[in-house]
Amino acid sequence: MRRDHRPPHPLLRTASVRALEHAALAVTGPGALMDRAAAAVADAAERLARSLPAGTPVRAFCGPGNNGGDALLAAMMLRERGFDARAFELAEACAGSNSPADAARVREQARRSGMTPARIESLAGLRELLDPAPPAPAPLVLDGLFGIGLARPLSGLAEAFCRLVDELRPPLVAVDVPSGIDADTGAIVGGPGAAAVRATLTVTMIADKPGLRTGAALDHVGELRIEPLGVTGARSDGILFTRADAATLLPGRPRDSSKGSFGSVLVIGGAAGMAGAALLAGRAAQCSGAGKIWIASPDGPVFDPGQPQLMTRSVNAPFERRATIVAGCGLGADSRAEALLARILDSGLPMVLDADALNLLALCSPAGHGTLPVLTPHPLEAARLSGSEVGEIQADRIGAACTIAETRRAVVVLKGAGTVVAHPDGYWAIVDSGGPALATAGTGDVLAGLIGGLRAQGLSAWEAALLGCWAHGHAADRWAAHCGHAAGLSAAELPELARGALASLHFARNE
Ligand SMILES: NC(=O)C1=CN([C@@H]2O[C@H](COP(=O)(O)OP(=O)(O)OC[C@H]3O[C@@H](n4cnc5c(N)ncnc54)[C@H](OP(=O)(O)O)[C@@H]3O)[C@@H](O)[C@H]2O)[C@H](O)CC1
Ligand SMILES: [K+]
Repeated sequence: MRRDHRPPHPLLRTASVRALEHAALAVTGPGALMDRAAAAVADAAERLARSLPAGTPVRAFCGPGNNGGDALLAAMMLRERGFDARAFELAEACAGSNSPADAARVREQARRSGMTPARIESLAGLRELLDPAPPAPAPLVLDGLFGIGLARPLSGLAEAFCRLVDELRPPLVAVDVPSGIDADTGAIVGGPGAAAVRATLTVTMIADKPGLRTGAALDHVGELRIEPLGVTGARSDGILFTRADAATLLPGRPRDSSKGSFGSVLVIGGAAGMAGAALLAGRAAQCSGAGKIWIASPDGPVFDPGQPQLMTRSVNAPFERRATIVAGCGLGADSRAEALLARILDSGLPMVLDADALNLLALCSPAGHGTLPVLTPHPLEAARLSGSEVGEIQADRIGAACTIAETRRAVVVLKGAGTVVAHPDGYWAIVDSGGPALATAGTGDVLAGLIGGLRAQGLSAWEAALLGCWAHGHAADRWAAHCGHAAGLSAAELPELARGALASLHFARNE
């Protein structure tokens, strides 16, 4: 996909990380990797401490495995560097003695201990691992409970620790993975109501991980720092699609060109009461750089006085044979819409299917449609397409997107925190842009139009999906950064913001 020599940003699942660890340990011998990991955590904690009051102590909380080992060693290093560093093992929490009575006792003791910053340390069952030191101000916390070995929801002391961290919100460095987060999926192990640590900063070892880049994890990872530990040869399971990747896909704009050089888009949607959805898609296709845009609504012409260049067309007219179709935005779900979708699927034209078209498609048996379509479901539409529930989609966003891509023979854009783009041949990417500013009506119509417009300019379905998602997300990120808040963006502003995001890539090409 990438059109320059630089390798893409790899994302490794835990199985791949373990394989790399195993190979590296055979060479470096026991302890070397942990030394490097601990030093990376200590360095990150020291950097973070510079922004905290002088004398801020460090408190490491250690689980039973190597994640705990990393944190303990880091605490010892920080003590050698002059910090008031202590380390605690949540022995009971990790030995499986997590009876509900234990957990209730712990919570009651924690509650009775009052609101002092040291309350975390007052958790009953903590066994101090290093020599005690005098009490000090609110601590900088190292989360060394669990990393890639997390196998079940946090409970007992570990859960109580998480809940306290959630209340007190201390500055916190998560070792490798915020405890409670699944490093492969980004979901909280045990589901949305289960416990997971919210970190200020996560220092992840050996390679970036998909479960740090999508889903619930995005509210838990904080700033992410990747520490390779000198381990090379990472064979990526997927990639993070970054600005540098997007810059390599930006369509060229030769001087000797005309509007016919940049393709045409036919937006099919905008039924009565939902005309705006089609207009948003049409405007976005325009802002992506497409040459000509038509809008065809089942309920007659939908004219956009604000953008008079968007042409209207009857849905009964034959499809323009070189058009890229963007269907579903406000299409409706009646028999006319069903008949239109059947004509669209039979056309074999490049297409982007969104919203109502996806819900109708979910009722059709999977079948190939000529050129690879792009489907742009949000989690509920994805659940319908795969006959599952939203909770199952969000519990494994990458797996869900890949399954739909394979069964529907399509490029699938699973929207949401950390948009996942999956190819039917099994490879996938997480888009490194986008945020809660996009959680408002109409932004999906804009995304469909952007992807359709880029497809019309000659990008493959995979490339158009990735670049469209990146521009869509980056536009919202720039808007939110400029406003200092992520609420209030309107979908009507988004096409021109996305045009700006694409234009900014022109400069990124030479970075
Ligand atoms: N191996 C290396 O040289 C390096 C490892 N790194 C760090 O190590 C961790 C991975 O360490 P690991 O020991 O494999 O796993 P964890 O420390 O994440 O988990 C420890 C054990 O905890 C048990 N477990 C799992 N879930 C729970 C839970 N909810 N409650 C209680 N206990 C739980 C589980 O054992 P069980 O037998 O009980 O299932 C885990 O094995 C990695 O994340 C890095 O931090 C270095 O960074 C790189 C070198
Ligand atoms: K951790």
